[in-house]
Amino acid sequence: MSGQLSSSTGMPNEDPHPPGEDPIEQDEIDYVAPVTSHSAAVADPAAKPILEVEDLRMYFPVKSAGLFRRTIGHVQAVDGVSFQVPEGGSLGLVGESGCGKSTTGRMVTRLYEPTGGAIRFDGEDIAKTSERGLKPLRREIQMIFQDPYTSLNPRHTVGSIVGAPLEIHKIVPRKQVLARVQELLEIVGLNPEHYNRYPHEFSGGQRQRIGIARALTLQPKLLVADEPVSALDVSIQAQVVNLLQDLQKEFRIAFLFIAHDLAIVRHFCPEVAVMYLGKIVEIADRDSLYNRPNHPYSQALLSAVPDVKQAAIGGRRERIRLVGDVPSPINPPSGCRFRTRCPIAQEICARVEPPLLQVGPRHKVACHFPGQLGKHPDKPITGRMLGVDDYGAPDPSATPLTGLDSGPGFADHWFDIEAKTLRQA
Ligand SMILES: Nc1ncnc2c1ncn2[C@@H]1O[C@H](COP(=O)(O)OP(=O)(O)OP(=O)(O)O)[C@@H](O)[C@H]1O
Repeated sequence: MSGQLSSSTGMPNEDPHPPGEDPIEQDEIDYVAPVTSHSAAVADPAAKPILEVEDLRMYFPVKSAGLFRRTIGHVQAVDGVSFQVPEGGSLGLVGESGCGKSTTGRMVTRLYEPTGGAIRFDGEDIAKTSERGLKPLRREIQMIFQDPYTSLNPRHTVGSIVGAPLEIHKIVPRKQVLARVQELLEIVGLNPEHYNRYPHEFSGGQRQRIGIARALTLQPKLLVADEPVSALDVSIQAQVVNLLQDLQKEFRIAFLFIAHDLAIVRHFCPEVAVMYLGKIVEIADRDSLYNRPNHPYSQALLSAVPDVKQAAIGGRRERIRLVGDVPSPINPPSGCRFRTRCPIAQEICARVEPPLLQVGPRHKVACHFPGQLGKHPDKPITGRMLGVDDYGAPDPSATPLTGLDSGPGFADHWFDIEAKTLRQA
């Protein structure tokens, strides 16, 4: 690895640290080259998927109180999610708190064993792989956690935090561990001489860099970044995002980038999936999702971005206020899970679950009435393909189409909403 990990991805001007802390002095880390400006990441159309998730489900059991703790229900945290992450590319996963983003990330890293579905990594389904079988995989898929204050063991030095995976996986002879740790610290823009310091001696941004160095130790092919910058001061978020972008380019690491900040996701991810109550409601390339969202939930989410960030995602939008709370994932609404808060819901939405229908070359949406804001159709476009009438009742004259939920990835044909016909690429 040492031959390959000789990066110039250092970071300057480290972040302001939280009050009361005693982070390492500014000038001590200023030895690295300044960050260049970073343009938004672009997709490589030729890249094969390194990760393919299909119909992934995680149902957490809910137990009764008392001595005999029986299972009395399930939290349907993730319920039938499919997507792909290309080699060296990134997919963003967005949605409100509790929609199942972290659970999805934890299944992909196999911190959780999924209730059902497939997780194909480099072509191999790892959804049910045993703990023993997972060991080689742990090198390939790593996670960056949200909170740099709790994800690092305060009693261990940075050297042992970053070096531990090298020893556990016997990547380098023991004598070379320190040199490798220092190399990794340098790559993430920290002073390599600080390997013997403790996490509390660093600021929030610096700690997140330590977490990133630890994740890089085993040269992963895929990083699951779960809100990697949301705990950081706004002024340093961009620095850490730039660092991740540099690392991605230099080492061709793929990212599943989980965040609620739509502006950051837009910058980092050429493709984005929007989750609501355990399901993907819309998944699309950046341009389609941010400029032409078709699902009322995506439209509401995008409209709720604070003004200062609107410029980053395409200018000012009319704020759409959703009524009510997110329903419980223990007993989600019938049909479309978003219907209880949806401004355009009709009878069919309560009766029939909308398929995640492909409506563009790289655009899928799960709505009976998909369309740009203000242009939603009056009648459901999905009825006949699902074998039901406009109200969701079975319609013997309609022939249901099969294979509507097309699984991960995109097909070369799609349903053109305006022309109401299938179109070929
Ligand atoms: N270990 C668990 N046991 C039971 N329920 C869980 C568990 N972990 C998560 N949940 C529930 O699953 C649902 C999805 O949670 P998850 O943390 O994946 O959402 P999220 O979108 O990542 O939200 P956040 O951004 O707040 O972390 C929530 O209702 C949550 O309460």
